[in-house]
Amino acid sequence: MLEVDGLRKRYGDTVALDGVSLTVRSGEMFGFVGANGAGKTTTMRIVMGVLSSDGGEVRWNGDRAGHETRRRFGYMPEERGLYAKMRVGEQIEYFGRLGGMSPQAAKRSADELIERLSLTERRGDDVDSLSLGNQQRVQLAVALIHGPELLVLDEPFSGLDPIAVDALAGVLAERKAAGVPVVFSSHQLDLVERLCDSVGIIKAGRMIAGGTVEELRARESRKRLRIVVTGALPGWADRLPGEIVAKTDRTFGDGARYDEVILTPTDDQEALRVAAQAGQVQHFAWQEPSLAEIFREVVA
Ligand SMILES: Nc1ncnc2c1ncn2[C@@H]1O[C@H](COP(=O)(O)OP(=O)(O)OP(=O)(O)O)[C@@H](O)[C@H]1O
Repeated sequence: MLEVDGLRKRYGDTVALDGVSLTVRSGEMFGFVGANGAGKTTTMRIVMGVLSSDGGEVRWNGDRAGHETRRRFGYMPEERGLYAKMRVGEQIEYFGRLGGMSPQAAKRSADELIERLSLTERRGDDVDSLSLGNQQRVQLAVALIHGPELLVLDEPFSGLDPIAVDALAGVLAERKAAGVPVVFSSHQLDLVERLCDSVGIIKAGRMIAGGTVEELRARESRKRLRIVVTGALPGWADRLPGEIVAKTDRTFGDGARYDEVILTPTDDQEALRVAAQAGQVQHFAWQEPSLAEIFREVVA
């Protein structure tokens, strides 16, 4: 289990982290989200020991994490950090050796990852001749080669095509199923929602919300109604009680109208009466907010 407890970090006058805490258990995938500059990379660097904190602690299975412990972690840094002129296969094996593997074990593990990440045809190429997406696959292989006990990945999905996203998601799900805690940062909130067991939202160096997506949804104060009405006269929606979050209307060739409204109602029964008086109600149901909507609400 990874425990990050009250991390503090300043860069000169900038307070980057102001008491960041989070916990990721065995077999849990944790999505770390926040606006640009919120403190995700700084937190991950401190977890990995590539940056020191000004306060707080990183614990692994209850003990303060030191250098030896961190050698058993796998890391995909934001700045990537591959050797541009080294061949793909050699590079992955090399990092396996750095992680303490024998040459044979490193080769075996590299073969498996190269196959798994569809890099077979690129094995003999220099890294700097690869597309960015393929370099990212190599970087992931480097993070995984030594069978890490914890995975910390800084925006691993950025810039990947949908097939590569699925391949990466599959590899992470496997590691998670094997009991490895996985932490990754991302701005792709649909992916975080799809993949993560728990989510932490950071804003200006503080964790402002956390839990499962379901728990975050339950905290969301303003419930939304999706209402679809056909055949209503223009302007009917102005009579709905509450705030209109989104509105679409269409008028077809024969003059028939279609209106869709997302409403945070002050009185749902009154909203139903207004809709029914206005036209034919085709849809009237509570709508679950997406993680992206929760995020906007929480960081606002
Ligand atoms: N080396 C540095 N020197 C000075 N300030 C820094 C340095 N690295 C980060 N910061 C500042 O610390 C804060 C947190 O930055 P950090 O990179 O951790 O955010 P982030 O959440 O990873 O952002 P992004 O989503 O843009 O990657 C920001 O205000 C940033 O400008």
